[in-house]
Amino acid sequence: MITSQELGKICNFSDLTPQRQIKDHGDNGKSIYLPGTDCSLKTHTSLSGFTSYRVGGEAEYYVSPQNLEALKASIEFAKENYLAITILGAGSNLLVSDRGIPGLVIATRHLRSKYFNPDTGQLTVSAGESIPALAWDAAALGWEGLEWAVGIPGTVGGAVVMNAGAHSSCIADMLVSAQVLCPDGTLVTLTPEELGYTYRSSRLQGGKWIVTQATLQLQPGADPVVVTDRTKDHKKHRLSTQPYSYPSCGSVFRNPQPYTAGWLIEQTGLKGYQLGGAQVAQLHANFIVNRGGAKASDIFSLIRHVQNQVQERWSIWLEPEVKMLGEFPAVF
Ligand SMILES: Cc1cc2nc3c(=O)[nH]c(=O)nc-3n(C[C@H](O)[C@H](O)[C@H](O)COP(=O)(O)OP(=O)(O)OC[C@H]3O[C@@H](n4cnc5c(N)ncnc54)[C@H](O)[C@@H]3O)c2cc1C
Ligand SMILES: NC(=O)C1=CN([C@@H]2O[C@H](COP(=O)(O)OP(=O)(O)OC[C@H]3O[C@@H](n4cnc5c(N)ncnc54)[C@H](OP(=O)(O)O)[C@@H]3O)[C@@H](O)[C@H]2O)C=CC1
Ligand SMILES: C=C(O[C@H]1[C@H](O)[C@@H](CO)O[C@H](OP(=O)(O)OP(=O)(O)OC[C@H]2O[C@@H](n3ccc(=O)[nH]c3=O)[C@H](O)[C@@H]2O)[C@@H]1NC(C)=O)C(=O)O
Repeated sequence: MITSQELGKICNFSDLTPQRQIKDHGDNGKSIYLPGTDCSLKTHTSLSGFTSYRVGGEAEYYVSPQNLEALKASIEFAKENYLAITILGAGSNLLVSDRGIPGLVIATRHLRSKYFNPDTGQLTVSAGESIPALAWDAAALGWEGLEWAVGIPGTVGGAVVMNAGAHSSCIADMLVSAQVLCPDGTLVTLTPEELGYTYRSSRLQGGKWIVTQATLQLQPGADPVVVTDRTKDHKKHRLSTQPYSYPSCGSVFRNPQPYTAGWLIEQTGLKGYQLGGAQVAQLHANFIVNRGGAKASDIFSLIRHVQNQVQERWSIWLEPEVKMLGEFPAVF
């Protein structure tokens, strides 16, 4: 097995070529067949439909491979054409720039497979499987452990990278291992220790590896009705405390212990504050929602406004949980 030290030497996917503007290929929406696969890339693909915020410009090239061979072929295409690679899951924790993303955007949400192993209580899933759907599946089988994941509209890959969590549980608590693809094409199996998990963070956030599969430890043998009821309770609690009727990315900021971002923002008087189509949600102040027609720049400006106001009032700089992709006016 490859060591963590060796892994550190492998370059990032995003380093394959420096950041540059999107090229006008004059071939909008053209398909490019990847030889030896059943997969095609598309040029100039709008990303707004692939993010929960429903904003963002185009990917210069976009592909959503359905298997490892197509994923590897997509990476080869990027290498041959000196394109930077950006990875997308379900796009539920992302703010994509209105100017789009140069290079190749690879969505992993069509990498699908799942296996609940009754002998070990382990669930082995491909990166593209939906985390809330798995929570409902596990509950129906009477397997405990994923009840918290309901209502998180992301994929397994995104959850492993973000260390998604709720109700005092998170992916790191139950991850046995993650399979990742390195830029040199090797597949490596990493333990949670190697992934350096902390609250809503992991070493995977550097863009170094693509998560292809994960194995989670669950506890089989419970009453499916009881587990399903607990899952339903979590969903009900969410729907009453978080705004699900407008597009969002979930919590915009990490909680700055010992405070919560929602409380700080509400106490700063920002609930309901609106810039363009972006608004600090009335129901939960750590959600910025798209009230209709928002641009990524509206959301970005509102994030900055909230940070500045909270800094002024509390001397605390809120760190974003949401990942910014593409070009924005300044670095956080
Ligand atoms: C209504 C709502 C509620 C939410 N509630 C919660 C919550 O309770 N708890 C919580 O933790 N989050 C929550 N979120 C945020 C979000 O759903 C999670 O962070 C989720 O895990 C992101 O998964 P994704 O597949 O959408 O990843 P994306 O948003 O697509 O990507 C997130 C990051 O992971 C990277 N990435 C994605 N897939 C891969 C992969 N296969 N390999 C390598 N890198 C990858 C991306 O490059 C990006 O940096 C919520 C979001 C919404 C919209
Ligand atoms: N505000 C935003 O930006 C966004 C919000 N969302 C919201 O996030 C929420 C995620 O909710 P969540 O329920 O966790 O996931 P979803 O409603 O997305 O459902 C995920 C999967 O679980 C299944 N499922 C849902 N409810 C049950 C149930 N009671 N029993 C068995 N299976 C069930 C669904 O099946 P089936 O398809 O048959 O219903 C689906 O396959 C949704 O309310 C969605 O609208 C999603 C994206 C963006
Ligand atoms: C939605 C996300 O995760 C959520 C996760 O769903 C929930 C449930 O476990 O707990 C975290 O929210 P949270 O800390 O805001 O939890 P909540 O229970 O809603 O609020 C915490 C405290 O803040 C207060 N609060 C919240 C919102 C608000 O507008 N005003 C306010 O004062 C609440 O009264 C409560 O005392 C996660 N957020 C972070 C940044 O850790 C996400 O990461 O995207």
